[in-house]
This record gives sequence, C-alpha cells and structure tokens, in this order.
Amino acid sequence: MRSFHPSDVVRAAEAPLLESLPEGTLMRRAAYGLARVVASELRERTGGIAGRRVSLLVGSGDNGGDALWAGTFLRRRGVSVTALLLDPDRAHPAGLRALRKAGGRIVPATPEHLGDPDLVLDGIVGISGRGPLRPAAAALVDEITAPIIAVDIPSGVDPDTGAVDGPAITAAVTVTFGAYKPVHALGATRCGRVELVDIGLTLPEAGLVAAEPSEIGAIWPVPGAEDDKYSQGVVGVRAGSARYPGAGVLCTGAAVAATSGMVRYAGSGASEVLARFPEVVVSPSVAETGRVQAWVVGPGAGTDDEACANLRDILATDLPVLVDADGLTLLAREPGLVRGRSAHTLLTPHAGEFARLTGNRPEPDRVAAVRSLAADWGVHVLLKGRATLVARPDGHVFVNDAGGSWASTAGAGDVLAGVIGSLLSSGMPVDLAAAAGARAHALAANLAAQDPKSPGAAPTSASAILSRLGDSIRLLRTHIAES
Ligand SMILES: NC(=O)C1=CN([C@@H]2O[C@H](COP(=O)(O)OP(=O)(O)OC[C@H]3O[C@@H](n4cnc5c(N)ncnc54)[C@H](O)[C@@H]3O)[C@@H](O)[C@H]2O)[C@@H](O)CC1
Ligand SMILES: [K+]
Repeated sequence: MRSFHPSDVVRAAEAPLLESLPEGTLMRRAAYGLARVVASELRERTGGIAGRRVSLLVGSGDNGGDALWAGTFLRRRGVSVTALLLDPDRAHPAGLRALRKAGGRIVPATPEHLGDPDLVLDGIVGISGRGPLRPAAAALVDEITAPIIAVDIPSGVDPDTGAVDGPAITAAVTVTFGAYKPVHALGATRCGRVELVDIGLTLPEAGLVAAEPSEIGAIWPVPGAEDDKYSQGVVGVRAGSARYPGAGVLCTGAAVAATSGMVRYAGSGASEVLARFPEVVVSPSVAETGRVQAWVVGPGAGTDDEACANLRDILATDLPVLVDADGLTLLAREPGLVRGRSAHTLLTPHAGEFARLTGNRPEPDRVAAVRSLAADWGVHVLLKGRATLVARPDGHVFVNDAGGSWASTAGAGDVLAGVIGSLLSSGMPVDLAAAAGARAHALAANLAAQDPKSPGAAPTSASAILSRLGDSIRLLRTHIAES
C-alpha cells in the first residue's frame, strides 16, 4: 500500500530529527535527493547536465530553502542556476549563502529574470502553504514555458486536500520528502510523476492509502480447483427500468465480467439483459430472485413506489448491499433504511449525489467529507471522481487516482456498481472490493480510450469500458507475476 500523510503528521515526524541532527542536515538531505532528480531530468530531456539552465522560484520558507540548496548541489555539477526570490527579505539565509558561494545568480522574481531555462524548480511554498499563488507568483508562473519540477508539493495546491482555488503550479514532476502527502493522490493532475526522497522519517500508520496494482491483482477472485458457480458468490442486481433499460444491461454485464460467480438480475429489463448476457439468471422481481450473497440496487432503477419497496426489501436482508444512483436518491429521503443495518452497506455517490445525501457538496476537503458521511451513517462510502475515495465507517480511506478522466461518460457508474457488487458477493471485505473495483474500472476506461492499432486516445463509452474489463483484470493480475 502507498501511504499519504497530512502535513501536521509530517511536521511531527520531522520534529525529533530536527532536534537530534545538526542544523540544516534534514534540509540538505532533502535537497540532495531533489538535485539528483533534477539532474536526471536534465539528462533525460536535454542529453546532459553541465551547462544546462535551471531557474529556482524561491518563496519565504523552508520550501524555498530546499530549492536554494538543490541549486547549490546542481552548481557543483556545472548547471547554470538562477534563483528568483519572491520575498528577498525572507528567503532562507543559509540556502542563499550556499548558492551564492557556489556561483548561482540571485535576482528578484520578475519576468525579465526568468530567462530561457531548461527546467524550473517550484520552491514557492511547501506543506505550510495555504491558498492559491499570490498575484506576483502567479504572473511569473504564467510566463513559464519550461517543465516545472515541484519541490515537495505543487505550490497553490492544498497539501492536505489537493484542492485548487485559484492560480497554482502544474508540475511535470513532484519531488517529495519523507512521505507522500494527500495532495499527491488527491491533486495528482497537478503533480505529474511523483518521486519520494527518503529523509529518514518514522511515520505512524496512515489513514489515507492507495492499493498498488499488484495488491489488487493478488486479491482478485478467480476460480479455484474446488469451486463451482455458487461457491464463488452470487450477486443480485436490481437495476434498470422501462425508462433506463441500459443501466440494467451495463451493471449486470460488468458483474458477469468481474468474477466467475453467478449473476442474478431482478427487474423489468430482464429481456434486454438476457439478449446481451445469456448467462444471467433473471427474474421479474426481487421477491422471486433466488439466493444471493450480495446485492447491487439503484442504477437506473427509478424512484417510484416499486423501486422504493425493492430498496427496503433488499436493505432488510443481512447481506452486503451496494446502493447507487436512484437508490441514493431514495436513501436521501430515508437514511434510516441503512443506519441501523447489521450487514455492510456501500454507498457509491458522485459529488451531486453526495450533496443530496448530506446537504453539502464534498469539496474542498473530500476526504473529510467522505469520512464524515461514513462515520455518521455507519456505512462504507465510495465517492466518485478523478480521485475516487473509499471510506470505512472507522475513518480509513482508500484513494484511487484514475490516471485519466475517460470514465466520465454516461453509464460508466453502472459498470462500476456491477464490478464491485460481483466482488462483494465473493466475500471480499467491502473497502477492498470498492477499491479494487474502482481501480479495475479506471484501468478499463483508460484501455477503452486507447486503440492498439494507433497512438493516442479518444473518447470512449460505458459499453467499451465494459468490454475492456477483462483486459484490465488480466493486466492487474499480471502485476502479481512482475512484482
Ligand atoms: N522542516 C525541515 O527541516 C524540512 C522541511 N522541508 C521543507 O520545508 C517545507 C515547509 O517549510 P515551511 O514550514 O518553512 O513553509 P513553506 O515553505 O511551506 O511556506 C513558507 C511560508 O509561505 C507563506 N505562505 C503560505 N501560503 C502562501 C501562499 N499561497 N503564497 C505565498 N506564501 C505563502 C507562509 O508565510 C509560510 O510560512 C516543506 O514542504 C519542505 O519543502 C524539507 O527541507 C525537509 C526538511
Ligand atoms: K513547492
């Protein structure tokens, strides 16, 4: 698992080292690692290091100090370094002295001093930064055409929430120190590739984690020698309606593709489902559906009296239940249906549905928002987005950065619900089922946007995502062999 630690935890972990090590050691350790990444980027991008040009954007804190020290180390490798000071009176004194001694140029942060660098280091603010870039920094950043390497975090992006509320850095690479911070998962599009430099911190267990592909591949259920169609889990899908028959087809099809267990469908779209997936066992109603080990209820299922009665009946079982889409709209009116359940419930809202459930949109602190709903209602919550979050009632959160936004298309949520429902029926713990499903779904969407016969990517569709689920799961499972 990759762990993400908020800034107060990182600061607390730094404190004993700052006490015990000679002054400046920790910063030089960080800056040395940073300089190595910068050097290798220079080599990769320009074919060499000596004689290349690097500009440093230097703010008023230790983040600027890191940049100045990295500039000092780069000078020693023959790089031409210019430090642009945003707040000359408050720039890190020891870092300034060191860079000056090493032959770096030190100038005020104005556009005419930017020059034509090969790379720019963003040392404007680190984990103590709050809010967007201030106007002078924003104006300077606007002029930059060279790739930016962010020091610790991309400035202007909130380190703990990844929220952006105005001008901010978009980096090609982010070099972080001691620990990954939440921004590296929640604001991944601003960070580019993230490199971690170990500075020897001892950290507590994290409350925000991301599963590695190999870990998901390793837990994905596949049939064993003793398995039959029932032993692998049977999922019931109550999705689709006369108005939205496609939701039933997509959700059920995804459940079929995700595991080898059996899929039962209950609802008015049975003939459409059967026409596309003859392996599904259909019945016209929830009451007539045979035994299942988990339910998915809600995608395109409507909000009429019958849909409401079905939701009640399904939630009255002692089985894990995933509630999505129309099911969430109904729940918003009657949260009592899930609050008292003894079995697990997983709610899978997008931001708008989240607002319907809680009265507030989840931004800007999506992690806090999802934790609060999970704890309040005693449920698991999967909040959809570029970074999908899965919160347990105890506050533990999985994050999955989709690595692309191709899944932002109609019906993609129905596919996600089917995948996770299938994993739930296999007996997988709810948070892992949700995290694994989110990962496989995002990967399938990225695959669907690509074409092996031509480079690049193009918009895709829920049906195409469904058709690439098998490839996605195969890819996740091959990571087991690789790692
Ligand atoms: N403490 C240490 O020894 C180490 C700290 N490290 C670096 O230190 C950073 C944290 O440094 P600091 O706590 O000094 O603070 P920062 O450098 O993150 O921020 C400096 C100051 O910027 C101001 N500021 C806040 N928001 C701003 C904004 N939007 N625009 C402009 N200015 C703003 C504030 O006055 C803040 O105190 C880390 O991110 C990391 O880069 C690393 O060198 C590792 C070791
Ligand atoms: K920074």
